[in-house]
Amino acid sequence: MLPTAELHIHIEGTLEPEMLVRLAARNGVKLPTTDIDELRARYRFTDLQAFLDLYYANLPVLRTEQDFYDLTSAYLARAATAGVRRAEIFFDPQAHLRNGVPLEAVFAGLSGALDDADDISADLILCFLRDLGAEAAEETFRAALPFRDRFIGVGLDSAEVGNPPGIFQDVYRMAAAEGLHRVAHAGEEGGPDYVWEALDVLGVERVDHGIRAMEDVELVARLRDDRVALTVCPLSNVALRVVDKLADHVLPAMLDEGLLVCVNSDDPAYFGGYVDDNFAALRGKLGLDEQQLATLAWNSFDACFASAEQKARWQAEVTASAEHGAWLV
Ligand SMILES: Nc1ncnc2[nH]cnc12
Ligand SMILES: [Zn+2]
Repeated sequence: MLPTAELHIHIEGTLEPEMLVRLAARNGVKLPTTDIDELRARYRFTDLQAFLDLYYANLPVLRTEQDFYDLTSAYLARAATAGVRRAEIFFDPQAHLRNGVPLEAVFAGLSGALDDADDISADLILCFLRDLGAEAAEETFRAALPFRDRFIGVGLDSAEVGNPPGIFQDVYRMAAAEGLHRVAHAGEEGGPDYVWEALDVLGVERVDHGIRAMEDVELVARLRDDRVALTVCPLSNVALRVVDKLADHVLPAMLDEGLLVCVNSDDPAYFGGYVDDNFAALRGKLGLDEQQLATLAWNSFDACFASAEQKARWQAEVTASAEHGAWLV
């Protein structure tokens, strides 16, 4: 198994149908069906919005600190089997606040699970829901400041088109002043202009998805020259019909351009697989070779927010795995 970092993972997107049913029963939340196969059959999407509608509809089952703890522990256990050494985990506090869950419960459950995981290094990135606007993001950020030591950065997710990064300039400035890392979803469904804005207006250190950056040669040069990481999610892009099929994905072209790309699962419960499944599909369906797969794993550690010493240790592990031909990802 190739060691890797997972830098684009929404904890709410790890809600498997089995856990959905268990939490609904525990909290007395009514679901349209409790049949696992029927629930899984609904995990098919025409676009990002169709996915988001279901993703948000399922979240009311998360009510207590224990629920957030259980969800996160299950992800970390699964990720460990996928070779994940480091996870930088997104969460959507606004989605839980509007369901009546206090921030205390969200933070306590998430960070409790991280503290108890001894085989994975993990931290949290607080995401703003871009479709709720800039004022709501600022209000959320202020409300989260008492928990400042529980998260290492901010991100931007949810419905992309029509909600450009630039409108979040002020809250990103506030986050920078707090010494937080900054990332944002851009160039998933939105065009290269959204990626430019994320870089130039928000000052992001990493771009989440960013695949549509490939439509703009100047942008590609900028990303390469500044070594800006792009957290690409191949199975997500197919599931949300951002690309028709995996064989059409721009990931090999991104590697050829020398971009700092890595592989991630995004919302694995919904998109057909965890990070190891993404690696396996890249090998089996996209024909990536051993060198390319090792580069992707190595890049993931380059792009992560751990200490330089720790990153170097993981990268040495990737190199050693590569030398031993550990390609059964
Ligand atoms: N792939 C994705 N894009 C935007 N927002 C999201 N929230 C959860 N997954 C997302
Ligand atoms: Zn995402």
